[in-house]
Amino acid sequence: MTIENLSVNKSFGGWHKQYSHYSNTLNCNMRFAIYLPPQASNGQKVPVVYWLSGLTCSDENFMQKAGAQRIAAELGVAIVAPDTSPRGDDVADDDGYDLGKGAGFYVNANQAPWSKHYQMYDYIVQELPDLIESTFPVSDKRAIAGHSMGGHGALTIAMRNPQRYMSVSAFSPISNPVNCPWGQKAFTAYLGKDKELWRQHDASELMRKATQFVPAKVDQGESDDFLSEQLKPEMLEAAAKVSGYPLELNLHEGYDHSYYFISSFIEQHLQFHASYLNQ
Ligand SMILES: N[C@@H](CCC(=O)N[C@@H](CS)C(=O)NCC(=O)O)C(=O)O
Repeated sequence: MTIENLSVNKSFGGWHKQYSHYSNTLNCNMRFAIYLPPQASNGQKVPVVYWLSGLTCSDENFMQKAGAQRIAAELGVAIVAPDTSPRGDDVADDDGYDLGKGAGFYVNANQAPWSKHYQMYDYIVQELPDLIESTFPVSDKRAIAGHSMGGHGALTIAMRNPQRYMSVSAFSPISNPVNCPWGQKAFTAYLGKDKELWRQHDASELMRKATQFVPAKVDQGESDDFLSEQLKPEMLEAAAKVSGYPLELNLHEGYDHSYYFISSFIEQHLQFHASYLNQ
């Protein structure tokens, strides 16, 4: 597989790079960003934190706004930020910001017109890590993290693949998509009417039934405008109590849904992941 380098920027002794590649899973060209810490230039294979962004985002939001590079450089972890949906002129879209391009929801669509390209689950779980691990000086030690729609993606992907991830974290995740407007709209479009299939992509449902545990950390701002209607972290907390899931959930007074919140706590998240990845 060929990949094309689009940009290179030195950052905290390491390198931020953007690439484009053709995805066989998504049937289109995709862009991703990678931050390689200084340790990766010294012949060391570093572990990777995969970051899944939220609605309307690309590979750029997190890398430009979260301020993660300094601490990733200190900890010796790489960060990979994929895009949030398939892209291109022939990719189906919707007028709303919460469906279609920029809103892939990290599931494999089985409904027309979405199923031709919207296979984000397989892309994130398999194709992208295969590409990253065969191209860059990284190990197969993986963690996964994300924000909002990406928090939903990170939690569900980690819980469905506990053997592939050492830790998972989320900021302001859509915790119970089967019971909120964002999730119901996206799951109806991408997955159709089969509610059992919906539940297989619902973090609270998966956490309630979990028997294998990927350590999880979730942070949520109490002044987040989406908190009660869309995010519902209390459902995740209740689910964790049922299964005994190792969930660390922290609520933060005054913080909202933005990257100002993420940048305030990203250091703690990366330290959480490094404590497992660097064991
Ligand atoms: N009001 C927002 C809703 C989408 C939103 O808040 N997106 C979050 C993720 S759910 C985000 O990270 N936006 C991009 C950014 O802040 O850089 C919009 O219409 O753009």
